Amino acid sequence: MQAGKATEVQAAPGRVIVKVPASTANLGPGFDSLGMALSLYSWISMAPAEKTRITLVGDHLAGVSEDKTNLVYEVAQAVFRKAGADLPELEIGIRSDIPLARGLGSSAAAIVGALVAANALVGGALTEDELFQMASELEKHPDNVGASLFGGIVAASWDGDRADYVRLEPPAGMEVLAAIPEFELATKKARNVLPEQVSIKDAVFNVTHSSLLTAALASGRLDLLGRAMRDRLHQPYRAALIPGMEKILREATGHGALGAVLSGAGPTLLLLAETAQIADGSLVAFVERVMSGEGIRVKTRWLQPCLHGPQVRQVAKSDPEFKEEPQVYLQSVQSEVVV
Ligand SMILES: Nc1ncnc2c1ncn2[C@@H]1O[C@H](COP(=O)(O)OP(=O)(O)OP(=O)(O)O)[C@@H](O)[C@H]1O
Ligand SMILES: N[C@@H](CCO)C(=O)O
Repeated sequence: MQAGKATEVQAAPGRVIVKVPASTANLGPGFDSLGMALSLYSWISMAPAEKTRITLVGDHLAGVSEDKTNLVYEVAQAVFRKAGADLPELEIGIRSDIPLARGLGSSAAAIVGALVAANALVGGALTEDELFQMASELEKHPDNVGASLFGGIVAASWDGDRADYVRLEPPAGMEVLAAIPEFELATKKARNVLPEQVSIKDAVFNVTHSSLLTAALASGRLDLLGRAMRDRLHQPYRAALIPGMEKILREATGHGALGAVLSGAGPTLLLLAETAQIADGSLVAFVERVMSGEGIRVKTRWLQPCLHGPQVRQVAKSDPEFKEEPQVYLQSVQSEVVV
């Protein structure tokens, strides 16, 4: 169907609620390529309306716009254009447990959630591949959107025209300690500190380590993560923006981590560990000690790889459970964060 063709697709009356996982990008050397979905979520509820209304629920959406410039609204309209549907007015509710601009893929989750919700409203007119192409084009990095869309671990590429991916099942027993600094770091700022060119030596270092890491993750070789997660393309340059990062990445394995990386564009740091480390407590104590020594307040959260992509619930208008207010759905959803 061509973009711009009017109202061939009818919206199903009722509301769609989509739960979408956060993501971590890069996993160290896989810059703009490797991503993993995490057990931290955003929820988007969407329904056709007479007049657009955007409701934000929770503490993590400060500053997000509540008019038609909202990312979720804009992405939904892109889906309708491509599907040949005409739904200019929407009732949108957004709740997010994913802090903004911390390297946990909040914008990718918003994009993926909006794509999937809007597509469900028009009866699944677009294929999963079309949604992935649109998501990669919008976010520009397929690692975050791929992980949020497919769950698990993705190895992805985007050449500016087409995105491709392979999904991997995360190794069993791998836990993720997220150390989330209180300050925000916009992806744009964290990309601006990267050099225009790198040496062939550093490029080879990353290609070899990224390949090793992908194979290690695919085959459950957790023993290799510490060495395979090293990176020379982005982390050394971004370290100046995140006090304490260099020491934590260098010393984490000495405190029981399998490996440690900057999450996406930062400032969150991720320490991968085996399940026994959760009860041990020394990894959390190490991270908190280093960050407080730098005067940085940090929240630590144990998360798991999330094995699934978006989960969609549709409530028809005729359903006795149907409610006009989106908050009703978003306030009752259960957070699955393991603190
Ligand atoms: N639910 C949402 N609704 C609308 N806009 C959102 C939503 N979530 C995120 N955004 C937009 O995305 C911006 C954050 O994007 P940015 O790429 O800087 O960080 P991130 O996606 O959290 O981290 P990273 O890409 O490094 O993992 C927010 O400041 C906001 O403008
Ligand atoms: N791969 C991207 C993720 C941020 O969206 C980066 O590190 O800049």
